[in-house]
Amino acid sequence: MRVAVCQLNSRDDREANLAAAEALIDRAAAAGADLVLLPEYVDYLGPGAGMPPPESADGEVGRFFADAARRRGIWLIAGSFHEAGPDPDRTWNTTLVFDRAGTLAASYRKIHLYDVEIPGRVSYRESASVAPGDQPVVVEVEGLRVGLSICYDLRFPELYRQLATAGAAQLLVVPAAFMMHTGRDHWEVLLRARAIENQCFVAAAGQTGDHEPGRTCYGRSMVIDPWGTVLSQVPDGPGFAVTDIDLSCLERIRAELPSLANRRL
Ligand SMILES: NC(=O)CCC(=O)C(=O)O
Repeated sequence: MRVAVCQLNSRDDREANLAAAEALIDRAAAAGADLVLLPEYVDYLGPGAGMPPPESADGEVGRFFADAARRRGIWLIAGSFHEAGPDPDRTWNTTLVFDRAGTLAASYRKIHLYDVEIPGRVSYRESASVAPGDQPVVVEVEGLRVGLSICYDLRFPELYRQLATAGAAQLLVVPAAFMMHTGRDHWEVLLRARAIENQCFVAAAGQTGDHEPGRTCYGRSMVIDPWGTVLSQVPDGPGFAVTDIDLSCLERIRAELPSLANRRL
């Protein structure tokens, strides 16, 4: 299974964001990707006041990604988008997964919301405009079991342990808009830790660069193997990287160093 992680600079123009995503999907598909991963908030990353009305999974944004998957015959994990929910004041932050025919195979709503106040650096209260999900999700992609998560979820190892054990995930995906301030110290360390402790591949696709109002994302999208080795990484700025996922590597590591099987709690 060839996996592509796409790194984007989504901003406050939904049409331009979707066009940029489609251009990268095209390039990744041309590079032979079977499964393409986009970043968090791929549809809109800008001031709340300018956001287009949120939609359900079968709205314009969902149909756009379904069509993108079908036309290229790829699996698409469409980062995340602002999904309309029952609360008129709060959306869900939702990942949609489409199969090669463009059929919705799974969706996941971000469970852990980014409510952080680091004086003078980061001030963010995602829960003011987003409602949390409550269901871990694993989806089977042609024999590969893929555990879904979004950005700040990365700091909660119990979610990934559940995906890897109860869900038997082999690949953990992390669409993200990780902040520059925290990302430079924590992003790679956390991703590699999740890979090592769960003996899973990890694919993480981030937003990169500046976004209004005054937010800078770290980027450094990457794919990591179950040993914790970074197999590929996207340089700064929009772009993508493709990596072949070889499950025999996961099986060998789990057999030689069976820490997942040896757990006692
Ligand atoms: N969009 C997010 O969830 C940001 C998470 C982040 O930057 C972090 O440090 O955690």
